[in-house]
Amino acid sequence: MLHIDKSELQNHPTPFYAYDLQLLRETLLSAANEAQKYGYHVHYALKANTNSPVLKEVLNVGFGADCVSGNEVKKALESGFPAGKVVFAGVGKSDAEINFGLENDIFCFNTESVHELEVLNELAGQKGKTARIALRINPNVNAKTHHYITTGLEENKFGINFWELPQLLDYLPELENLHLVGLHFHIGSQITDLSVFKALCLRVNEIQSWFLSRNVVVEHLNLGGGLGVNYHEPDTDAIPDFATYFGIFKEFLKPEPGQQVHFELGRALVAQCGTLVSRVLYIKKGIKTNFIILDAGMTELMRPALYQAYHKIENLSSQAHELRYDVVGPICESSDCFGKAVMLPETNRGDLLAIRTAGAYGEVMSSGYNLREKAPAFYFGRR
Ligand SMILES: Cc1ncc(COP(=O)(O)O)c(C=O)c1O
Ligand SMILES: N[C@@H](CCCC[NH3+])C(=O)O
Repeated sequence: MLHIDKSELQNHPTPFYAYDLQLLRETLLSAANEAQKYGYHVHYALKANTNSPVLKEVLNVGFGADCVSGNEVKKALESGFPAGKVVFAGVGKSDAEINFGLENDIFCFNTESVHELEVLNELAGQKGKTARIALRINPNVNAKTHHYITTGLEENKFGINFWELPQLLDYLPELENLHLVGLHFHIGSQITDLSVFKALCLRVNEIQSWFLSRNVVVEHLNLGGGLGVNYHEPDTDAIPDFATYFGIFKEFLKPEPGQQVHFELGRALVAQCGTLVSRVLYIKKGIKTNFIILDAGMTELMRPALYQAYHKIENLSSQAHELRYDVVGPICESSDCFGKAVMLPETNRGDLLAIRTAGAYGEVMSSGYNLREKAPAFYFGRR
């Protein structure tokens, strides 16, 4: 449940992001408790939301940080995440970003290609360091999610394909500045069909057996993130079912004795605590539909335009009878639309609208297109 009182939202200039830190804490605690039952380690995927008050709450439950750029590594370290709990993934790490990770002795580089391994080896050698690496392996498991956010199929750019591994294992000893510590998998995001995670476990068990048959035992398995959230029912389903999620891994994943199991959750931890709040500028009557024109647009929340993603929209100011509207933003793009044929109470200029479940991949993906100013963030439920 969102713990923000509607009246608290009235006095801020719109559009803005509202974060419910109380809900965030409850979500993080639930995830931490369920992971702890099996001794699992969670790294928070910073890409979902990098706001300092959010990171502070994540730190409080002891999670590590999963980063995909040098600046995310920097932000994680500056925010207080210990270097020993920072992992760095990404298909295109620049030399400067790799060097920054090396200088700070981060826990692990999740590497995505043979070429990257060669560059990392060379850069580590120049510094007289040994880089700890995990191989991100593409398990070819279908995440059954939007094709733009599927990452674990052979056609995707992510990870090293299984068929490349025999040659890679023969070659790895030559890359003497690398120390293989983990196997990494991440098959996609907003996964709501949890049987997908069972399929992932079974595939990882097979891949691990292959490594064992070649006498390679790594310190950890990293199963990535991807747990989805309920965009349709943000209040009744405010905290994802972490018990079932981690339970699947407990039941089906077969780690070796002493082998750690890591996760990289982003969306599931922060999506429901964020709301984009916007004011109605105009009501425009169309031939077939009425438009609500908001002062927020795809520049503040890109997900509907980019993935045709659904976000629940609520009118916080009106309880009148319901009408059908297309809810759009002010940006000069036809895709700047938050929802088509949405039933909302009769809406007027000045009404406040809430676009829910915007805590993950919302503010971080905002842009300055049309020279828009960045929408501010306000935090509720601070301790
Ligand atoms: C490698 C990696 N790890 C973790 C995540 C976090 O995913 P999610 O926010 O779906 O939990 C992503 C994003 O999809 C990713 O690419
Ligand atoms: N940005 C995406 C998810 C991509 C996750 C990162 N690999 C979203 O808004 O749903």
